[in-house]
Amino acid sequence: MSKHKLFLLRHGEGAWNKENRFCSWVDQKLSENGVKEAQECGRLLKEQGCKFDLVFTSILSRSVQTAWLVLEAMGQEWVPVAKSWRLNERHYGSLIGLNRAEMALQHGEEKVKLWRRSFDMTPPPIDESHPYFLEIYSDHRYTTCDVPRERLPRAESLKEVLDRLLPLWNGTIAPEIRNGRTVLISAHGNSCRALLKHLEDISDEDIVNLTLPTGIPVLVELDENLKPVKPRQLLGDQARIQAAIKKVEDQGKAKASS
Ligand SMILES: O=C(O)[C@@H](COP(=O)(O)O)OP(=O)(O)O
Repeated sequence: MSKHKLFLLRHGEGAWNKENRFCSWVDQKLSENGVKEAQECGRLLKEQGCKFDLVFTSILSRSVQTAWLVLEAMGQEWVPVAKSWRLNERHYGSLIGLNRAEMALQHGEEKVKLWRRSFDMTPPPIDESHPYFLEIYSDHRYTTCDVPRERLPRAESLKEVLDRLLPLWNGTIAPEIRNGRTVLISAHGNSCRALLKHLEDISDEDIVNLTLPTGIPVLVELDENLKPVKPRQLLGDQARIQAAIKKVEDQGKAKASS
């Protein structure tokens, strides 16, 4: 029987989602459309009668901004929001800033799909010569993490995302849920995929087929052991959701930029 409701959310569309560039640890704000998506998500959750006790976000603006907009649209601005780098998007290493469609043209669509969706492939690491290295690693936010800056990742597979996310899940989020709190996690495509893999025990092969669209809340109903009691539900208009998933998948199709 369902005992707990957990809501996962990939933030609304960010500026680089729109430009089809790997954004990852670069701190981009929501696009105009992303703001609308987050507000719409809040309205939908309000209509469904959701009441949150606690919200978790990454330390990237697009996930924080999404949480604010959702809570505002729900009239639940007072709900405490906790932030952790452990919910950050997967670190895409040297791919950060590159255009997916151009990468597919250069390296092939299969390779790009492996980089984006496989469980254990780590992209090439970022180094000091990368145009976004300094912007990321000199950012004050990364002095506030529970690991020293030199030990923060330089690239991550989905497996490595799960490894850094689990201490937060096991040590902080899961105990809150067990205590009866209704939690919203406003995070990223791959940090949400990693958590879903863990909760639903999705195999390394099957996780390749899970893609999450922006701004669509995912409801996971859990039993007292935090095991899902039914398939996850992506809330909202199902035809629109399927079209949005396809759009994210198609970002990895080969195309020269115009
Ligand atoms: O880093 C990015 O650009 C996307 C994910 O990219 P894909 O894994 O879909 O290529 O993350 P998000 O928009 O959820 O923060």
